[in-house]
Amino acid sequence: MQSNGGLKIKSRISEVFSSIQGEGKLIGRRQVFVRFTGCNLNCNYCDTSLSRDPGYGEEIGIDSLYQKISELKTPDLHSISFTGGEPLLHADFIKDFLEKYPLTSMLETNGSLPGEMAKLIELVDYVSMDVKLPEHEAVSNWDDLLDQEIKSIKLLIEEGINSYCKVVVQPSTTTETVASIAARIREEIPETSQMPLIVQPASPLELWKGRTHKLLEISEKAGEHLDVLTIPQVHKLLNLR
Ligand SMILES: C[S@@+](CC[C@H](N)C(=O)[O-])C[C@H]1O[C@@H](n2cnc3c(N)ncnc32)[C@H](O)[C@@H]1O
Ligand SMILES: Nc1nc2[nH]cc(C(=O)O)c2c(=O)[nH]1
Ligand code: SF4
Ligand SMILES: [Mg+2]
Repeated sequence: MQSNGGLKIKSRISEVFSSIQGEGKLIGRRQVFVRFTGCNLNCNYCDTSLSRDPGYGEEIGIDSLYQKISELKTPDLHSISFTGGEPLLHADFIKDFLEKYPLTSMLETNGSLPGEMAKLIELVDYVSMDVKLPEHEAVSNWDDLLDQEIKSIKLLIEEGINSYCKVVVQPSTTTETVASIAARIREEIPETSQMPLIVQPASPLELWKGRTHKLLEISEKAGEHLDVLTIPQVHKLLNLR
C-alpha cells in the first residue's frame, strides 16, 4: 500500500549516479546517489546550487528510479544515498520507494524537518544529519532551525539509527560557536547516548592553506562534549563525482 492512498507519486530528481561516499562515517563505501531537487535552506557554502532550483532535473516514479539504480549496481555496492537538495522534502516518495524496494539506504539531510524524518525512521539504515551554523545564513531563524535539528537528533537516538551529525566549518568559523552547539547536543541527548560529530572543512580546500590549525582548535573544543572526527570531502580530493 503506497503511503499516499495508492496514487503513483513522482519526485523531481536531479541526478542518479554511482560513486564512492566522500563524506562522514561511511567514507569509502560504494553508493548509488539519488539527488533530489529543491531545498528549504540556503547555506552560503552549498556546493550543490543547481539541485536547489525546484525546476531542475526530471520528475520520475519509484519504479523508474529502481530501474536507474539497478543499471548502476556494482559488486562493491554498499547502499543507496538519498541526498539533494533536501531529501526530506521528498519523504513520501522515499517511503513508498523503500517500502517497495527495501534496499540498504542512507539519508543525507539537514535535519530541519523531524516530522518528515519520522516517516522514514523505520526504513533507512544510516543517517548523516547536518547541523548548520549561524554563519551559514541557511535560514532567517537559526534558533528554530537548531531546535528542529535537535528534535531530529533525539528521534535518531530514540530509534537507535546508525547516525552522526556533521558540521561544515570555514577558517573564519568561531570555535566557540561549534563548541556551544556540541554542548547543546550533549545536554539534550540521554547521558548514555553517543552522537558522533563530523567536522567537515568547507571546500574548496585551498581556503585552508596555512590555516588548518583552526581544525585542531575546533576539534579540541567540540571534543569536550562529543566524539569528534575531522574529515574533509574525500571525493573532491579524488576527483570523483
Ligand atoms: C549538498 S548537501 C545535501 C543534503 C542536505 N541538504 C544537507 O545539507 O546535509 C550534502 C552535504 O554536502 C555538504 N556540503 C555542501 N557544500 C559543501 C562545501 N562547500 N564544503 C563542504 N561540505 C559541503 C553539506 O554540508 C552536506 O553535509
Ligand atoms: N562522492 C560523493 N560523496 C558525497 N557525500 C555526500 C554528498 C552529497 O552531495 O550529498 C556526496 C557527493 O556529492 N559525492
Ligand atoms: S541544506 Fe544542504 S542542499 Fe540545502 S543549501 Fe544547505 S547544504 Fe545545500
Ligand atoms: Mg556533494
